[in-house]
Amino acid sequence: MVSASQYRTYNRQECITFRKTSEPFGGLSNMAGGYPLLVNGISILTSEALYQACRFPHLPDVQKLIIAQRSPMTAKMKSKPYRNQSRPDWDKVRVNIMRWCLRVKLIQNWERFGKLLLSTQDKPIVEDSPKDNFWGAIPNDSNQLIGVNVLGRLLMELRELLKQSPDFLKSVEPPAISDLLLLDKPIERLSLKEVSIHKHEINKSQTQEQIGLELVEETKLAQVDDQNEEQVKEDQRQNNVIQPYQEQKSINFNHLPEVYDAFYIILPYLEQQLHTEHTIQDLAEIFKVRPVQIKDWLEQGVKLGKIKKLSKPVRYISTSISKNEEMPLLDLLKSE
Ligand SMILES: Nc1c(N[C@@H]2O[C@H](COP(=O)(O)O)[C@@H](O)[C@H]2O)[nH]c(=O)[nH]c1=O
Repeated sequence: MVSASQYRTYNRQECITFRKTSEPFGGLSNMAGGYPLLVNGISILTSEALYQACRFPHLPDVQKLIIAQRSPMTAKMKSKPYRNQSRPDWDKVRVNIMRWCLRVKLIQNWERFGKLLLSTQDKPIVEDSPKDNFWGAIPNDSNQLIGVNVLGRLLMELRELLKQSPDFLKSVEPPAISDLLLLDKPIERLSLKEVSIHKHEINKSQTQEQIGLELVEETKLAQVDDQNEEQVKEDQRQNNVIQPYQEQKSINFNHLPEVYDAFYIILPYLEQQLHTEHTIQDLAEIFKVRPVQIKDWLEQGVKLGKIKKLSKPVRYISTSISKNEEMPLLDLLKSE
């Protein structure tokens, strides 16, 4: 059950809404074609198919069936008979999985999806749905839409990150969720550079239409994977990557932000890194943003009492290591 406080009322004329993928902002829908994905070297036509496949890490054949569909709606329909076999924690993890799917959609369609997101300026984004007031909001007779609008809120979160910290989005870690498998393999980190290499490789041998239907042959990607692996190792040697997030009870990554300021979006990630002491420079490298940006976020965290500044040399650490508390100012989906 979602608590009543999570529901929002939007005035249609003030919002960017989308219902059909053919509408001007239809590309924001997970059902929209033209935003192909490649995860673990596997081609997936839409974020909807990726999201639905994530229900079934333990049923690779069902994942294959979902991924093989040409239409995102059919992908969703194919998952329906198996819904009661979704991973047992699905309701707890689905928001975070959707957040990750949207990041994958952006990193792999940087120009097209990025442009579309930014063209919504700073208006509320709302999925106009006839019956789903969880992911979207349902219209009423007063030209309003009412719902939790999780998808719209995740898109607004992503838009703010794109505006304020685009570099943060240029690599995508798998979410901190156990058993996140695609066809039996753990989901890998993605980076903008690797994505373009992969796409180049695929385009050489297959049309975009074809890759939607079949799995990319491992051999075609082997050479690229070797290069990527080397690069990842090098990044790790230089401590230059955000390490895969560990599951930690004290941080709820399933939150939805109320305030669409990149600071509040980054804060849980920052706090997680600060379970051990870090300098500004360390954090700038980890998050791939300028040190002044990190300094600004750290100062905000210190003011909120979430981060403690240590001296000689200057280092920072999270104050919530032992308190096991949730973040203030973030609107958490407690019931999720
Ligand atoms: N747009 C749209 C839908 N909504 C989409 O379905 C996804 C959630 O799936 P689930 O959690 O399995 O209910 C999410 O991407 C949401 O935006 N559902 C539809 O049946 N038809 C539609 O036209």
